Amino acid sequence: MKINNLDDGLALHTDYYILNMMYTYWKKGINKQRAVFECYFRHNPFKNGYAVFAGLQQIVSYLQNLHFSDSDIDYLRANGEFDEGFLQYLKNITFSCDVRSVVEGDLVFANEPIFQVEGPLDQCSLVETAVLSILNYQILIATKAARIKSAAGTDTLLEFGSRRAQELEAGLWGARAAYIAGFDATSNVRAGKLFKIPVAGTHAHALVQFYQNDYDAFKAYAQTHHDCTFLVDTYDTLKSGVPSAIKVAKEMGDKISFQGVRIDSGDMAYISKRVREKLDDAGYTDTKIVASNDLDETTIQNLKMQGAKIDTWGVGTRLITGYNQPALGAVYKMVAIEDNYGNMLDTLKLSSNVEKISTPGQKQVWRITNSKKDNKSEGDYITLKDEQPNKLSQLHMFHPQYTYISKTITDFKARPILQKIFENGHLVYDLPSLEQIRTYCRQNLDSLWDEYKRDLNPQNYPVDLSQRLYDHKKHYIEYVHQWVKNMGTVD
Ligand SMILES: Nc1ncnc2c1ncn2[C@@H]1O[C@H](COP(=O)(O)OP(=O)(O)OP(=O)(O)O)[C@@H](O)[C@H]1O
Ligand SMILES: O=P(O)(O)OC[C@H]1O[C@H](OP(=O)(O)OP(=O)(O)O)[C@H](O)[C@@H]1O
Ligand SMILES: O=C(O)c1cccnc1
Repeated sequence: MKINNLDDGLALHTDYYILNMMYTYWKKGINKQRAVFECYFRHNPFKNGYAVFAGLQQIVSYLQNLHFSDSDIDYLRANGEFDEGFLQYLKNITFSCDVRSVVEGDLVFANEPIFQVEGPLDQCSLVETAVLSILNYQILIATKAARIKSAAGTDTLLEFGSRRAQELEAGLWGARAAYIAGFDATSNVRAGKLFKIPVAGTHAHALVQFYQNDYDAFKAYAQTHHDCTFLVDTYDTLKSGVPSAIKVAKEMGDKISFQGVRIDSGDMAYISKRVREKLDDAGYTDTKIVASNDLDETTIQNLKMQGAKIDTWGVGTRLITGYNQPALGAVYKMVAIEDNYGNMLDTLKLSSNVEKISTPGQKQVWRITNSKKDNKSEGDYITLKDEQPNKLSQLHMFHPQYTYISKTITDFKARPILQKIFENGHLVYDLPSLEQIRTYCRQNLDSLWDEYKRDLNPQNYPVDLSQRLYDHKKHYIEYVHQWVKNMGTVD
């Protein structure tokens, strides 16, 4: 899609302060020094016990196409801040970083690295905004979808959000994130085409409003479609909508498959029960009841508790917008930088808020599963990148703040969850199919104890630091405190 007839490269989809820094790096000749940045979020979204990782496919496509287009360079030239040498340098940048990431469909937790970029300082910086934007949205929606799936159980879930999404692309990638986390189909036809997500749809009130009565509208629909789900609530669900749907189904006989009726308003517990009775009485015991109208995990759970006879849930606004939590808040922080002699030095961001103190150094996250307990996850164990907890016979895990909360486990497996995606700018990871990602997500959820999965006040899943990483962090904090105290005179 061209905007104002310009070749819109995605390289400018960055915050201006990043270009300001890249300019300084280039002018000072430090732009090619290696750096490592890591992305993480500080709280699981929706007060959930876990989050579902999504967004890697879009990031891969972004990084593979990353370049400054001619019109990008013209725009920056006209802006006047940067000199010509820098502009020519930008024009010739090709992405050459290493990227490690959690893969889609895996579970992630607050305060652990989920995405790492290592390479020239300026390139690591350039991608921050886009990477965060993609992860912040897709992880949020995939997690919301997982919560909704947990409420719906084995009922069918349809994603109806595109019309309410805060942008076209949000509707598209949100539909994909929802599918990863267990939705069965989407109404977004483009998502069907691009990602092979099953597409489903009924019809809108407009059809009934055009004919100005349910019967004529359903009859017209039935004469033009084989599979029919009629929207029955335009005038009066029980007195007109459902009787008209049944009448049309009887008249059309085998010419159609009367698959369902959709209810989009009113007390859906009461109405669905009455609708079920009417359908059953007419012999349509297999015909499904679809519900929509500002649904989410809470309403679905509540409707089920009330014994609502709903088979299929259409969920839009409250899924695709994140609704009760519109931002995940993932951040992207420098954890290591090359010095002038080619050594990698770990870096730290201090804060008076303990939670905001970053953990220095490049890391790996290990998912620890217990072979004695159905391979359920015991917690995540963050190490420095050269540690190999999978080679240990026992593992001591302790809370990173309340260190007296600890456990030692013996029969365990340690799986590294950060995988190599790009090496020197080349994709080295085979992107799985969406179906594989969806199955993988289900398997990961199955390996999590129910205590972490309940939607209300879940137990805190342990995200621990290895002893070495813990000591390293403590040492760095003391070092930086000392440095600050001596106002920069400590070596
Ligand atoms: N039995 C129920 N228990 C709990 N929530 C319900 C029940 N029935 C419907 N809801 C939910 O209540 C919310 C508000 O429904 P409300 O009745 O205001 O809308 P409505 O009937 O669709 O109104 P309108 O006709 O203006 O669209 C919706 O989110 C809907 O999903
Ligand atoms: O409620 P949501 O979870 O967001 O699901 C999507 C909504 O979009 C449609 O309504 P809309 O009023 O846009 O169109 P309509 O004329 O078909 O009712 C549909 O009937 C749902 O109510
Ligand atoms: O197919 C439907 O019923 C549908 C699609 C999008 C939004 N609301 C409903």
